[in-house]
Amino acid sequence: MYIVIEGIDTAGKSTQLALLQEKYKEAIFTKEPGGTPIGSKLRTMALNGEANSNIAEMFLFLADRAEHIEEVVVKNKEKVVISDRSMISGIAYASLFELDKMIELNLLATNNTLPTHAILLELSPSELKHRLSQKQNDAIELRGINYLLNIQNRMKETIKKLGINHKFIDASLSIEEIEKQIEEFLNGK
Ligand SMILES: Nc1ncnc2c1ncn2[C@@H]1O[C@H](COP(=O)(O)OP(=O)(O)O)[C@@H](O)[C@H]1O
Ligand SMILES: Cc1cn([C@H]2C[C@H](O)[C@@H](COP(=O)(O)OP(=O)(O)O)O2)c(=O)[nH]c1=O
Repeated sequence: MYIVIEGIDTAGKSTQLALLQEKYKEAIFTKEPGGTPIGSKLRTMALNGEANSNIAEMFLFLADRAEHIEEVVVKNKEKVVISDRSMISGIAYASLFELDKMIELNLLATNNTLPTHAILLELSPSELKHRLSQKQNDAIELRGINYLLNIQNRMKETIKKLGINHKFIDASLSIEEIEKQIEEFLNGK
């Protein structure tokens, strides 16, 4: 099983991953960007905005993803792998580029490896506004609410276009209710 937790910044991914970690003791928990040794260097470069070129920045994320899929996801395909983000974020956040073009590049980077289960925590505009006001924002989050809502739409479109087995969950539900819905989805209910 290759399970991915998706959602824009502040959707509640880390909160749910911490709960999953308590329940899935045998699973491998990983993340993008930064799930491998090379990936953690690429993550620093990408998130600090070290590349001047937008295209170079997009390729940093793709390089991270290619290494991560090969070294973590495929090498552990007999196990349960649970990842904080995936190609779904990769395609969606690269919003300067056409969706279909990003799908093609990401399928190349992942050698066509798709998540078996994608959970998308979906925020309403008002809840996103509230959550962003509660924290110190990094460079990507500072791009604003409309920017992030557009990314969220691209995430949904990507999941549907790729036909990935998925569950969209309202991120403003209680932490316990979201946890329950994730559990049901993973148990095939
Ligand atoms: N279901 C929820 N309802 C209300 N607040 C939540 C919920 N889940 C998480 N939060 C809060 O929202 C903020 C962002 O959550 P976090 O798990 O860090 O999101 P992400 O990892 O997606 O950026 C945190 O302050 C967290 O405590
Ligand atoms: C995976 C991926 C993430 N991102 C963005 C989303 C996030 O804003 C940021 C890092 O993700 P994340 O590790 O979730 O950030 P944090 O630790 O602050 O919660 O990178 C891209 O722009 N492209 C990508 O391919």
